[in-house]
Amino acid sequence: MSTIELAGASRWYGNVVAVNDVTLSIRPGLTGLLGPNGAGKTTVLHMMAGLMAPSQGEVLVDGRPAWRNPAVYRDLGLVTERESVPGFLTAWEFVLASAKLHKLPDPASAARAALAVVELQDAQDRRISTYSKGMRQRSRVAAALVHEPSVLLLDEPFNGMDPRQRMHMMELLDGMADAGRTIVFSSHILEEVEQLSGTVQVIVSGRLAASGDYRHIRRLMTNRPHVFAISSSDDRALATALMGQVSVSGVSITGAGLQVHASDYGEFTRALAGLARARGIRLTAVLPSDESLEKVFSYLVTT
Ligand SMILES: Nc1ncnc2c1ncn2[C@@H]1O[C@H](COP(=O)(O)OP(=O)(O)OP(=O)(O)O)[C@@H](O)[C@H]1O
Repeated sequence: MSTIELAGASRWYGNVVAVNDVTLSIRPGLTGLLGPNGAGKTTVLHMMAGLMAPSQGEVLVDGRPAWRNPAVYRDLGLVTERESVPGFLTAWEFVLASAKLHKLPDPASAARAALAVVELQDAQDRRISTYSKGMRQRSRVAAALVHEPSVLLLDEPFNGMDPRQRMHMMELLDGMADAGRTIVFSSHILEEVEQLSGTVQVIVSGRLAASGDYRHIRRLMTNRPHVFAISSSDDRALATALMGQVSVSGVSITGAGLQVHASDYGEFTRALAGLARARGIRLTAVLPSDESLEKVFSYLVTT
């Protein structure tokens, strides 16, 4: 059972501050590190893996600094973001090579066990180049856990996977977490962590913006104010009708239609159609105008 602690950890590259004074604690189980591209997730994972020193503060695995600490490396596996697998090898050869690199006493049985965890035994003698994206990713997970580390770090493991592959991988990670491992994975897509039973840590612009379970984070993101660009057959009449809605906090008439600020996404979109219909107004466009992921995440840091 391992824990990971970041205490006031910062990391900068020249004058780019990638991670800014992050304090968090990760316990055994499954943790998702969520944030938009460039938020600092890879940097956090690399500091946890001891590949990179914090510029300031501490990154501890079981109370020991991760940086330059072979004892930590022996108990930790990292699946990096880049999908660099030697396609000419079979999964068996690939995972066995990893077991030998770790100088395990019985590399063959360790490789067998790791391939069984990721459920690749049946395909283990095929070249990796013939695998699906999900299978390739599982072969990399097997190579990272062949030495049975208590900590497994995965950088964007679901990238490019279809929903079925994603669910399978999530189940695998869940199973490993249930077995007492400390598993941390990064993602930039909120929906990817939907099935996650554990904790989500949200990183935005290098800072810890929120943490909690998936539902808590989802609520934080959907309860924020939304802006819609709307056009209709009668913008003025629609504006007047919208002003009376509880979920609407502001309406302005622009050259291109209406700009509406609403506090509750679901309630507003449900009310809008009925309200227009009742007044004989035809809606020609309803566009959420602030839906970029960065906006959604940055809402969390500004509140
Ligand atoms: N070696 C480097 N030199 C300079 N800047 C870097 C370097 N590595 C990362 N950065 C910058 O640090 C910030 C955080 O990068 P990081 O890769 O940790 O983010 P991320 O959340 O993992 O993003 P992504 O999902 O896009 O990989 C970004 O602004 C990035 O451009």
